[in-house]
Amino acid sequence: MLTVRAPATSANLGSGFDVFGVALGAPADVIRVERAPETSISVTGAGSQYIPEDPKKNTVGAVAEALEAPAHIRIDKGVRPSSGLGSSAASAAGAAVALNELYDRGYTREELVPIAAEGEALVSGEAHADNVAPSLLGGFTIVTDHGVNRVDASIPVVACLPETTVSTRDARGVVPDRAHMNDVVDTVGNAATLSLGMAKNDPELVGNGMNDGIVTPERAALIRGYDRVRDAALEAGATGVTVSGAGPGILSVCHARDQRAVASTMLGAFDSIGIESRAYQTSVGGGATLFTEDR
Ligand SMILES: Nc1ncnc2c1ncn2[C@@H]1O[C@H](COP(=O)(O)OP(=O)(O)O)[C@@H](O)[C@H]1O
Ligand SMILES: N[C@@H](CCOP(=O)(O)O)C(=O)O
Repeated sequence: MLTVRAPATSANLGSGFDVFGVALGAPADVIRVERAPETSISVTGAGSQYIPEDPKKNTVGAVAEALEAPAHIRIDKGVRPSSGLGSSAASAAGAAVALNELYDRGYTREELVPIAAEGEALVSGEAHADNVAPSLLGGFTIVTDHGVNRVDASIPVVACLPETTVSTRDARGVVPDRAHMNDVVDTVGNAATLSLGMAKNDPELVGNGMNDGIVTPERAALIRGYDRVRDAALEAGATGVTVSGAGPGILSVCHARDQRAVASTMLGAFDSIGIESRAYQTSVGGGATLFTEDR
């Protein structure tokens, strides 16, 4: 049996829609695989009651098919589905690493990105790779038609997850078809600033570069309490706040000294409108880890 821990991720970071992503130190899915004549899946853990065990409907089934690697796959969910924290992607990335090893397929982590993205196509309608890339590779990732670039970073973040859900498929439906040139220019400038901030490990530059006036306002409107939570986090010292992935998770970037205050103020803001939430005080972290081998 092989076991892989695959981290949650936060995609977009505001200015990098479908391009930027970061691996989070926590939470994570744990995937265990054993060779089998046909693929079967069992799911336990956070939100497992909402996740299909049918290989044709689960992201790990799509990965097993793409790798021609049938297995019994056990998923222990640390990342709740429909969270905006790359839940479906964490499972797909973990399965890709585990099955690649189990069947000695020999793919590099970079080569596993499009394979794991097949799982995303199954659940969100498009093979966007901005969650699977950081879950596989760790750090800050930039996914374009030219492939994946990455840099290590250890920026402190707070990922605040309300009890509500937003499906990525639905949230892709509100992405505008067109944008004003002014907004495009602002967003390009912000994306460049954010990338530089990641390379320099600078939470001010990263936070300043998260603003986006094109996709984020449409997504934020789907999250009850978004403006209140964002304003509270900024007041508590966050350098930038945005929708995590497709939401409803909200991501704040901050200095380590402000992390505790940012987390408690975000929880308090959701609580003030009667929404329970939980906050992960973590930082940009490493990619999927293969930590047990017993074949
Ligand atoms: N292994 C999996 N882990 C989580 N969700 C999965 C998995 N396989 C299929 N799904 C389905 O994918 C959807 C969640 O994915 P998505 O909306 O992208 O959420 P998230 O933002 O958390 O990734 C749910 O409908 C869920 O049932
Ligand atoms: N770029 C995608 C990212 C979706 O992330 P998720 O964590 O909500 O699955 C999008 O914004 O649609």
